[in-house]
Amino acid sequence: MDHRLPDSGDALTGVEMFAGLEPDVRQRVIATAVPRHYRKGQILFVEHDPGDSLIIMKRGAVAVFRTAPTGERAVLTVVRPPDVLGEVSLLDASTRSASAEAIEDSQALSLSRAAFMDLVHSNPRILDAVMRSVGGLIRRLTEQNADHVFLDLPGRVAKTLVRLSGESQAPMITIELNQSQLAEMAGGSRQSVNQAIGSFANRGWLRTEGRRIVVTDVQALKRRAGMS
Ligand SMILES: Nc1ncnc2c1ncn2[C@@H]1O[C@@H]2COP(=O)(O)O[C@H]2[C@H]1O
Repeated sequence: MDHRLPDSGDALTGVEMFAGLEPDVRQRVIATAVPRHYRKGQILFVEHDPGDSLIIMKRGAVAVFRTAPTGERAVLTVVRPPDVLGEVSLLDASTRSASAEAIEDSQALSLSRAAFMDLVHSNPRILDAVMRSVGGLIRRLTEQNADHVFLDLPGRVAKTLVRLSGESQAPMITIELNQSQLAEMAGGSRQSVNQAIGSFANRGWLRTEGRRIVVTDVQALKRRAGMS
């Protein structure tokens, strides 16, 4: 049975992890959390920093990435509201598993580990959502692994663009990402990602506008990524 209450239109609206909480508990979470503002380009934390807080995205976008010894970056995901960030080190009481950088001016609420653990102890129902979130992360990692084995680079670029398009049914979907960020996400060199983008543009599936990509045929990208 789904015990979740409807969202009451507060600062936690849409945040799945807190969806089942009573309004007074939600208010307590909001009062305990610290508002944070991150400028575009600001690093929120780096890999191996102590993982001492859960970050609840309210506005903007944050890229999660790992850095190779050569300095090369691999972007693992881009987190946008109403997603949360930083749950992994909160759960295993360890250090950050990846680094995070604001790629747009962003606002968030930061909930300390101590406050989060208090919340879990007094509202064990929250563990349902925590487990769903961890399950979702494992599922995404499994899919990323399979993509690296089964898809060629243009296929991974197409799949990354489909993922970034979300559920939008609009005929044109604007993605605020430049080609090097896309290369970091698709796991390829900038040059080969540029070639893939060029060939998709020639086929009329997208166009580039400075630092953005406008997807004009998401179905064609889905087919190229083996998703339909
Ligand atoms: N492969 C991944 N895909 C999506 N999100 C990730 C991935 N790895 C780490 N994260 C997120 O990035 C955060 C880095 O800090 P944490 O380890 O505290 O919690 C991590 C997750 O919220």
